[in-house]
Amino acid sequence: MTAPLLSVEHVTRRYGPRIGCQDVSFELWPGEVMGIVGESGSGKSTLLSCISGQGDPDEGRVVYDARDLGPVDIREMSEPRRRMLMRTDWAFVHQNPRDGLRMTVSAGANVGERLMAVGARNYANIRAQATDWLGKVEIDEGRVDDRPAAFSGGMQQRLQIARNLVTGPRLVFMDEPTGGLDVSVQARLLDLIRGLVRELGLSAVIVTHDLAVVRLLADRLMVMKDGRRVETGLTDQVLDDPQHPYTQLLVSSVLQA
Ligand SMILES: Nc1ncnc2c1ncn2[C@@H]1O[C@H](COP(=O)(O)OP(=O)(O)OP(=O)(O)O)[C@@H](O)[C@H]1O
Repeated sequence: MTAPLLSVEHVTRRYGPRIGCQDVSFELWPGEVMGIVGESGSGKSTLLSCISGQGDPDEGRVVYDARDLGPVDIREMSEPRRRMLMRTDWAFVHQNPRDGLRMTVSAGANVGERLMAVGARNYANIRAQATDWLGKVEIDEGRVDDRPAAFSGGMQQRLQIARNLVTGPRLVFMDEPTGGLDVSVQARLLDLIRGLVRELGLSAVIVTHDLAVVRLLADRLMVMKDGRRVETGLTDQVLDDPQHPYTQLLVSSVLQA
């Protein structure tokens, strides 16, 4: 029996008197995609930051099944080890590609510098791998020396994905990966993400307010309201037969839109 890749145990985060998220627990299994949905202010981003090691929970813990160490509380890791984990085994795709890219260096360098951060030194190999990854995310290889500022929003997002996946992570966190893009661009990006997740056998946690995104990408779904988990289950089950009144409202409001 394999262990969960990530165990989130009773995570609570407060901002002064305000609740960011409260007593949230779930397990993510290898190769599984978990979607977290809820309206604005329901605590999705707060939870994602706590479980991805970017923010510290006030209570609870997050245990990761590290390749070399086995299950380890991420807050008990040394800072250099945690940083290394975030550069190698983990990836984080931000809603705004500007938060995940270096806008002042070329597309090739954006991908290549992640490889250098994990020890790659051979320039020709780095460039070849970077170019290969541009192809995988459907960016013309002739654009390898262009800066991301010269790319469309959809291309920037695809470049951010290449930069994140080039080091072969096992676990990818995504915060509204298709937010702010045109509908047709979103559809293409979702297809690409779905293909990569399957091909690479990635585990992922995807935060979104868009139920179409989780319908397409997530195996399991967690619905949040006021910082708490109100419902969880297989995606199709939750969306087709929501049990909690809040989920019913969420699903019916999309159907009416
Ligand atoms: N830096 C902060 N300082 C104070 N309160 C915060 C901060 N960040 C979030 N909150 C509060 O925590 C709660 C959860 O917010 P959070 O941003 O996690 O929700 P969300 O579901 O991600 O919303 P959105 O979809 O709009 O990003 C909200 O009440 C919010 O006002």
